Amino acid sequence: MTTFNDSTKTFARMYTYDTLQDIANYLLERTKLRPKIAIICGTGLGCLAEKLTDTDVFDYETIPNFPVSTVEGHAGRLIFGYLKGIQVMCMQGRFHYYEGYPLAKCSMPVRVMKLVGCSHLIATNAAGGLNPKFKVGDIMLMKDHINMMGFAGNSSLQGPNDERFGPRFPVMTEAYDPRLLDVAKKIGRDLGIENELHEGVYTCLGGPNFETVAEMKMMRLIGVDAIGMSTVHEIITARHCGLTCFAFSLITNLCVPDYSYKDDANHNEIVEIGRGKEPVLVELVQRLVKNIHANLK
Ligand SMILES: O=P(O)(O)O[C@H]1O[C@H](CO)[C@@H](O)[C@H]1O
Ligand SMILES: Nc1nc2[nH]cnc2c(=O)[nH]1
Repeated sequence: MTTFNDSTKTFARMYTYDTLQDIANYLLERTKLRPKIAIICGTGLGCLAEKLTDTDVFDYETIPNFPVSTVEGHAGRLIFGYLKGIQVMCMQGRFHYYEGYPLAKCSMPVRVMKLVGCSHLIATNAAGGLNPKFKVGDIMLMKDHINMMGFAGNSSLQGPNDERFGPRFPVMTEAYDPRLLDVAKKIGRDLGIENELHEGVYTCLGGPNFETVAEMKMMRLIGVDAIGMSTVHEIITARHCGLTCFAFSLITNLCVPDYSYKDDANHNEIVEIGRGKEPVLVELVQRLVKNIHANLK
């Protein structure tokens, strides 16, 4: 007999296809916008949502069956609006495993995006730079991820599979759209920021603690370039339901695998770094949205 842990069971009962469709309908009945592109704002990156015009704003508390944001730097609002004239929907604040939400609940808004009619997801995050070439304030375009939590048997797709979202065993070899990666690199060159722009591999750890030196050493050995506590399960859920994905990390602190390094990660500084990089991040996302829109079928 199949058994699930309690949180998975609760989730499976709570977020059925019909419940998620109800949430999507609740939103669609209250906004005239029909975006194809969804954006998730990472820690300190809520500035992206502030650029939207003619908005319909939904506080998470007001959306039936939606979780609430509990982390500083995550406003907790779903915003429909126009980014330079193009309709988008934007999560200003995401959900993390360390807040006490199962991964499926953290990723549930991605399925709502799909049911609202989105075909593309842009996910952003704040992350610690492990690759020695990275500096604070650099941007790492996510080329791939290592699903560390998945290695431990924890997945946002755990539990009964509803084929209306996607297959039981989804493929992850092109999780991050190669075309959009190329587009972002070209945007970086056009903006003259190619020296601050990297491609790399991200991993999500459960948090909320930052890493030990030994853990950083291990991550480096297995090919991780940046470490965070989000995004991977969102992308897995998004690919499962057929969204085209693009993601980047803002390097907000360095993960230096050296016991003599004393500049420890600090959440308040992480939030501040995001705010400080607003102009370039907004420009990158705006240009990317324009390109996606121009290529929509
Ligand atoms: O991944 P986002 O939401 O950007 O936030 C990152 O920053 C926070 C730590 O300061 C963690 O929540 C980590 O995941
Ligand atoms: N796990 C982890 N998450 C982060 N988010 C921002 N910086 C970091 C970091 O150094 N480690």
